[in-house]
Amino acid sequence: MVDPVLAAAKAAARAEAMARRTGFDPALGGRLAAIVLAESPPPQGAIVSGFWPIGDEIDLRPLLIALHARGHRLCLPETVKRGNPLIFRRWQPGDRLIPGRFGTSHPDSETLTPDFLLVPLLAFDRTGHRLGYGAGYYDRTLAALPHAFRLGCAYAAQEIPEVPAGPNDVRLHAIATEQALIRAMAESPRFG
Ligand SMILES: Nc1nc2c(c(=O)[nH]1)N(C=O)[C@@H](CNc1ccc(C(=O)N[C@@H](CCC(=O)O)C(=O)O)cc1)CN2
Ligand SMILES: Nc1ncnc2c1ncn2[C@@H]1O[C@H](COP(=O)(O)OP(=O)(O)OP(=O)(O)O)[C@@H](O)[C@H]1O
Repeated sequence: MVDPVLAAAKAAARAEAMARRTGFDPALGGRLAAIVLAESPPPQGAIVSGFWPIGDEIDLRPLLIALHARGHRLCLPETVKRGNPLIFRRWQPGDRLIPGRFGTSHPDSETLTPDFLLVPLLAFDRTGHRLGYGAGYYDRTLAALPHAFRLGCAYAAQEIPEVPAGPNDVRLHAIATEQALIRAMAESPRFG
């Protein structure tokens, strides 16, 4: 069921967030990596999903390289047909990517199920609500992985006072930026 009032509020917030998310320094991904490793590192052995930056997203590659060096298995999402949860394919630094839908890139390898997800977003708020591109991919994916840890990754400037949210929106446990780790949910999985 689509609530037209909520959909319109999200569309407006999305347009504003897209306009604001330009001109940041992608190198701030190094700061984000240091903050995640210090304040919310994935537990040993966790399978971690990342994302390959598109548009003006913060660059997670410094974090992915560090997690690989710590022995984590890593994976990246493949953008499947609209209406379905994402699938994740194993990746390690240096692996080749192939082009996918909407300008995304993904590995061409075995699938893995992550238990710690680094989640892209256009805007977030302090309660852990996030706004994505509007296809619902991450909401569907996170709903299917209720025991996984959900860490939003973004520039600090992507915070807004209140993301319009409805019943399908899955809250993030925490958000990492180049400035701080923001803990959004008290009741988190055993790690984080
Ligand atoms: N890096 C990254 N990978 C990701 C996501 C993401 O947000 N970031 N996704 C999160 O769900 C999924 C891809 N979802 C997407 C859904 C819609 C559009 C989209 O409509 N893009 C517009 C252009 C937007 C722009 O100008 O930046 C288009 O192609 O017309 C893009 C990605 C999986 N992989
Ligand atoms: N778990 C779900 N089951 C069914 N439909 C869903 C689910 N989650 C989201 N949707 C639908 O997907 C559409 C897009 O949702 P929404 O606007 O919240 O996307 P988003 O969070 O911005 O995008 P994304 O999650 O891809 O980053 C809406 O029509 C929504 O009702």
